[in-house]
Amino acid sequence: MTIRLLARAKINYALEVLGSRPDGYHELRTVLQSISLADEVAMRRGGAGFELEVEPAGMDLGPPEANTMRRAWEAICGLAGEELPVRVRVRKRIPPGSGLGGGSADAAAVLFGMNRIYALGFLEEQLSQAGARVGADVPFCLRGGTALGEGIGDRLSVLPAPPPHRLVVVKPPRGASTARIYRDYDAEERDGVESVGPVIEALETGSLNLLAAAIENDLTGVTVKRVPEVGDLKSDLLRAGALGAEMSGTGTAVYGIFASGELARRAAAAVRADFAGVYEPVQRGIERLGEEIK
Ligand SMILES: C[C@](O)(CO)[C@H](O)COP(=O)(O)OP(=O)(O)OC[C@H]1O[C@@H](n2ccc(N)nc2=O)[C@H](O)[C@@H]1O
Ligand SMILES: Nc1ncnc2c1ncn2[C@@H]1O[C@H](COP(=O)(O)OP(=O)(O)OP(=O)(O)O)[C@@H](O)[C@H]1O
Repeated sequence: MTIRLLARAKINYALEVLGSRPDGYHELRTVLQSISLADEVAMRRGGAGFELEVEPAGMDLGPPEANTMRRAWEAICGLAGEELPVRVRVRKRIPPGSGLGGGSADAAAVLFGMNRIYALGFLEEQLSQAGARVGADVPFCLRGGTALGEGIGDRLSVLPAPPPHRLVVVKPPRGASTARIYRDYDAEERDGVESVGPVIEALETGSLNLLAAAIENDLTGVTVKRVPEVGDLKSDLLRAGALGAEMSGTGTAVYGIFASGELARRAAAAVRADFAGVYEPVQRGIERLGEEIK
């Protein structure tokens, strides 16, 4: 059996770092949103253990044993109590090291796909628990939509969907390591601002202007110190007419909020960036493109 899935990227409309924990992770409050940017993941039963083909070929996703898809596969085989061979092909569209949750989205797709192609019958909650050990964003990527993330970002509550809008997502050539940005944050004077409350209020009222004014990320300052282009891209988006602009996650991707596709397309063309595209919020994390029984 073969399955083809879309694994959606995420952005953070708000991110507050509350403090660090003894295990090195950080307590957060964050508002997460799935967006239409996605990797494509095809999975087929068979092969020798876990086989992965990445497109475009030669794209650097780090050491194979640390790949989030392999770790997700190991996690679900652990749950199932047996090694279930699979061939996976991923077409990467979500830029790595961008704070758009690409690795977590791929891991969520592998959990979802394995559950289907082997008819394992695990509940989303079980997949989610296994996924949280692979990456803090995996439970959100499995569920998708709009959510408040607490704990390390993996304790989720559903929030109202935002009013329709377009997102221009841009990224400079340099990425940022999630762990390094959190370490930098610890070494800094902290001046976090309350952003989750205002973003939730904006979602509840359904006002795009309020949402755009409320977006905020406690980690932007530390990432900008390391990668100043992030600050430049934020200003560029605002100059190009964004109602609001902010960095996603630990960066280095930045998104701008626009009321219409036309305005967004013009801004995306005007901003000079390594990666630039127009996307929109979506209500699912994993989308099924097709399934074949063979
Ligand atoms: C920035 C966010 O994307 C917000 O949505 C997430 O906090 C990051 O999630 P993620 O990439 O899935 O993160 P993981 O792969 O679980 O963690 C990578 C590293 O980031 C740091 N990390 C991550 C999440 C968190 N709440 N606190 C942390 O300090 C830890 O050093 C960890 O070893
Ligand atoms: N399936 C994968 N896709 C992308 N990167 C992966 C994957 N598996 C492991 N990695 C490694 O993880 C690093 C971070 O990739 P990822 O795309 O998840 O970053 P990110 O968008 O910053 O994540 P987040 O928003 O969750 O912090 C990559 O540079 C790569 O070395």
